[in-house]
Amino acid sequence: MELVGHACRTWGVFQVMNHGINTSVLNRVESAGKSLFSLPIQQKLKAARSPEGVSGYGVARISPFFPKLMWSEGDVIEEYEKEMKILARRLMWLMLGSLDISKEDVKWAGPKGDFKGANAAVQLNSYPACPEPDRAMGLAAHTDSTLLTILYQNNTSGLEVHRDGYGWVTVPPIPDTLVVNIGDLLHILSNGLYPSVLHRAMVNRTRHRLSVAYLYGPPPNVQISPLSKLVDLTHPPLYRPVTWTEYLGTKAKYFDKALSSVRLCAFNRFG
Ligand SMILES: O=C(O)CCC(=O)C(=O)O
Ligand SMILES: [Fe+2]
Repeated sequence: MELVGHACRTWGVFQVMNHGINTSVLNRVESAGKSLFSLPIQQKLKAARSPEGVSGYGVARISPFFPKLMWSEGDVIEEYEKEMKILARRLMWLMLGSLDISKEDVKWAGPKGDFKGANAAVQLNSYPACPEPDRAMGLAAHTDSTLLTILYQNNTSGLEVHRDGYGWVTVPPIPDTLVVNIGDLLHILSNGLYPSVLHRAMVNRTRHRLSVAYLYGPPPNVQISPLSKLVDLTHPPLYRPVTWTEYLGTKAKYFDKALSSVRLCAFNRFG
């Protein structure tokens, strides 16, 4: 737990092994993703996402939130979602536990602490090989509008996280290992103790890269604000309460200024 806390405070990202997700589920999701993306374009366009739509085939959105399955691709995605949900809950308590937060401190987690109304979405990202990777963008730098994101990347590197003083750092793919990153809402909940890590995906010169992001968030209309246990006179709340729904709207409008737009500035008169 200490190591998780340290990783959350410093990098806002860590990799998790022995996570309990069956290798065969990971492999099958990867091949389901591959076969979907390798369908002829005409076929994929039949499932095109409308401009206002929430699911379907399309270019990546920076602040994705799909309340439904992205593809009706059958069992493996459903199975993946089910397993990820269990892992996400465990990770939440591990991360919150390292801040000394327990079930009683998070009312919306429910009496059993199972985050019953939590919302999540699976997003498949496809990055075709690019002969001139420096001239192309995979996924532009962003933070996730989630509590946390669990990312499976096939064995092709591309994910980079940013940390002041270090610059962009590659998160190497390790077999059977998942990347966990803090999203903006956990950043708010932790009153800024856990940074939502800025990250991006680069394209690969010779290899097709695929990643599967499990985007985990709270019930859409619950007010998320710094946990009262982390707030006192010397640590005033840094953010105002915001629902996930509201935050996604803010993110769509202000993108990288979203987090600062919900920041309280009473103690930042010169900022
Ligand atoms: O493909 C990756 O490694 C990153 C994906 C990502 O950041 C996202 O889906 O939010
Ligand atoms: Fe992301």
